[in-house]
Amino acid sequence: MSACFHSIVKPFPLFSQFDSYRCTWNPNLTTHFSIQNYNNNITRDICHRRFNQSIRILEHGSGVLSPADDDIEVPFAGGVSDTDGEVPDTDDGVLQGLVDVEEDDTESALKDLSTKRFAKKKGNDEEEDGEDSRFKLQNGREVFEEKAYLVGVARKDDTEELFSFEESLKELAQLADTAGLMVVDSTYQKLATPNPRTYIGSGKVAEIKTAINAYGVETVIFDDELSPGQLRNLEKAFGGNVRVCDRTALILDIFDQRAATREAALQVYYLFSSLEIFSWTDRYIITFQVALARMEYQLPRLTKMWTHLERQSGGKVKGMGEKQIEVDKRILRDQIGVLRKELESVRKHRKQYRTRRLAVPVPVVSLVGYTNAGKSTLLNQLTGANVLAEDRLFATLDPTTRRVQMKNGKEFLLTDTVGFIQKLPTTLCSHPLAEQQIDAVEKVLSELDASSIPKLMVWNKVDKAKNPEELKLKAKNVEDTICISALNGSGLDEFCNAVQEKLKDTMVWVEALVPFHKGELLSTIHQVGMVERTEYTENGTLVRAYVPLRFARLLTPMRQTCVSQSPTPTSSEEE
Ligand SMILES: Nc1nc2c(ncn2[C@@H]2O[C@H](COP(=O)(O)OP(=O)(O)OP(=O)(O)O)[C@@H](O)[C@H]2O)c(=O)[nH]1
Ligand SMILES: [Mg+2]
Repeated sequence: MSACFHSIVKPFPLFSQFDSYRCTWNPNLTTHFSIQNYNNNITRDICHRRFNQSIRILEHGSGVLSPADDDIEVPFAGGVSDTDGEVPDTDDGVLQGLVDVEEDDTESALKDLSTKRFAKKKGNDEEEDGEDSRFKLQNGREVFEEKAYLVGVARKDDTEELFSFEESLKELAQLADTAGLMVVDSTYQKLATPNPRTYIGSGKVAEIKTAINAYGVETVIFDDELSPGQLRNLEKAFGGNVRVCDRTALILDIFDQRAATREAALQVYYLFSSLEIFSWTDRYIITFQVALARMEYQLPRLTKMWTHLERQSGGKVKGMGEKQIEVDKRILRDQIGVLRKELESVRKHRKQYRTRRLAVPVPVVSLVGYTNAGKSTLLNQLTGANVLAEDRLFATLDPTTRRVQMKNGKEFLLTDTVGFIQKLPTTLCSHPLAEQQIDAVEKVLSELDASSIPKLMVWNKVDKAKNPEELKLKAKNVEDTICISALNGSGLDEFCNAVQEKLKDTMVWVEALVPFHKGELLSTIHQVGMVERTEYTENGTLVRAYVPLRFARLLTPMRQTCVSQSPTPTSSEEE
């Protein structure tokens, strides 16, 4: 498991035109930077901890849109050895125990995965005339399937982490597969402290080099943070055209391959870059500024980029050298130009968004959770949307919002989001570390300044649980928790009702006399609020309801001077 993590912000996910001439996996065309101090910890939390068991719903307190928008896209804005001697095993009983007990399983699982894939691919290669069969279609682009070798590190302090390095390495294999790489083998090493030059020890470097030659490995992926210096030294040590990257670069590449919109790119930046900004929208802008600043910093320092292994359809493997660097510099300059424009457009958008959300306040509910938890499936079930939902990591990279019309006529907007980056693939309801996962979710949400937003915990895939009834019963005893199956639809009514109840927490109690000629206003109150009573009087309709705060302000002229007590006064009423 990664004990020390660095974030790498890739400039190019922001540029759609980039895709037109770059089509392969290219993790090293990145700007490396370390998120410092507390940001690093926060990012580690997001990236290292697992969220897959729960889908979180959180209401964007300020995220309200005009219901006039029908189709709303809301920018939310192997071989295993441990013989390098970095840690004497006997010194670390816990770690030793962990490895002793689990390494066989992990090792064989990983070997299984890689060997099967490799054997399959190898067989295919032979059948289909070697290298050409390694081109494959991915997300509409033809990519060259490189051979990847994975490296994990068991750190002494892993014992304090919630999740083990073995699980992390398994997930890395999944990520590599998602990125279109062919995992041929993997290894790990136990370390007390990383080697400052090469992260792993020299013996392990030599072992990997042997594997590289044996398998014809093109990419070595580390499950841990590597400094730019370590990356360079490892590349030198491995020699030839072998590229070295780490988990973050891999994840960013998946996002880059799959993200179709600027909003998705923004989400990537949001997840990976500084979390020091307090409002969601401001965060985007700062992110753009940071990305721009880093790219401008990177330009004169550009020395090497990994474009030499890229192949486009019918193309050839490019050569490395000065020429390539010039090309990369030009690309980066273009990107800086585009980013400046993007920044302007995001600023403009924010202004418009703020104006719009003041108009008619349909509440926005966001689905937040681990990748593969079933967020998109839930959105599809509730709204009839056709968002891609599949059994793979990061199926969704484009935030999508659809209107949910409840049986009682009420509405809210439901936003599907990018799954949290986590270390493990999971099976909901059956994971032994479920409680730790939930704790981790709580922690990260609070660090994201989301603790003040009303939340509802959803345990999805209840149909997969050994004993669904028992689980439902358990959920009933946990506050703000419901069990659903997004797949077969069970519990969805309860879900909607629970959302409505939660939304109430963000509303204020009003009594307003709505003149008869303002019929539209009345229907909006019914649509976005929770009407307790209506009375027809001589001067109009007297409505008693909970409505979103902003909407209450619109009703100010019609509010009754003699306001009766709300049945259950809410704190937000005092805002
Ligand atoms: N058995 C079962 N499978 C489910 C349920 N909900 C979703 N799935 C499956 O889980 C897989 C992932 O579902 P998605 O909806 O794509 O998950 P997601 O949370 O949107 O994932 P990302 O977009 O990667 O973050 C799909 O194969 C779904 O069919 C459920 O309630 N029960
Ligand atoms: Mg999804």
